[in-house]
Amino acid sequence: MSYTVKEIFPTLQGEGGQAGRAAVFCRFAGCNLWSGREEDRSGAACRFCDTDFIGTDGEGGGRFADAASLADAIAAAWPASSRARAFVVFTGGEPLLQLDAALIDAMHARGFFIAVETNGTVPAPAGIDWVCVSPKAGTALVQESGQELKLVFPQPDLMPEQVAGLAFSQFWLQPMDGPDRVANTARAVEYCMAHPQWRLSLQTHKLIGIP
Ligand SMILES: C[S@@+](CC[C@H](N)C(=O)[O-])C[C@H]1O[C@@H](n2cnc3c(N)ncnc32)[C@H](O)[C@@H]1O
Ligand SMILES: Nc1nc2[nH]cc(C(=O)O)c2c(=O)[nH]1
Ligand code: SF4
Ligand SMILES: [Mg+2]
Repeated sequence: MSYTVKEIFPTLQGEGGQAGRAAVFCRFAGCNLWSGREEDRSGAACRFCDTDFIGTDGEGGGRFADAASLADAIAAAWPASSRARAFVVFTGGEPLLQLDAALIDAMHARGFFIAVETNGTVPAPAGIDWVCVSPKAGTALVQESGQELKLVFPQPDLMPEQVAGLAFSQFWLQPMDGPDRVANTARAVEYCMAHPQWRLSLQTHKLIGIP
């Protein structure tokens, strides 16, 4: 199948349990919870998104005809001279609308450890090494297991207690960015201190001004 990609870029993973690790990000275009257009935001299922995922006009973006051509483009963006610890993060938009077995196999064949950032409304295909699910209030969660659950906080209709029993190895609270970021961060700190199952995930790339 073909893939529609907004951008491909090297950076450090900024969030969650792999924060600080060198990575290539592959951001797929499109999401099932928001069109990405500002005029649709207030009526969308997910209203706090911090990301432009429309189109293919970003760094390294485009349409890729098959898994091998996309995997080659991702591998070419890996910043180190060796493929040791090579790491790709598939995100979006919603990456599980496009990430499939052929692309997973093609990245593994090129020596990559594969992570995905998903909203959890689409089941993850087998073979992903690190599944990060970030559930959204009011949506049907179908991917209920993985390596990390990263809840953007606060979402009044999705409290941490509602997802604390799911089958994840790590539980992270990530303060919602936007006009209330400072207050949201204080609340997240307070929640983590009172509920030690949860750890604080800061969006460290934003703090230091890298993509
Ligand atoms: C842009 S999303 C793309 C992946 C997928 N659609 C998802 O929602 O998990 C990447 C990550 O950013 C988080 N995120 C989006 N908007 C945010 C915001 N305003 N503040 C904090 N985290 C946010 C998401 O919850 C997710 O963990
Ligand atoms: N550095 C960096 N880390 C990230 N972790 C998750 C991101 C995302 O947008 O999915 C992201 C991102 O956009 N940049
Ligand atoms: S599900 Fe993810 S990509 Fe889609 S609108 Fe929400 S945060 Fe953005
Ligand atoms: Mg981001």
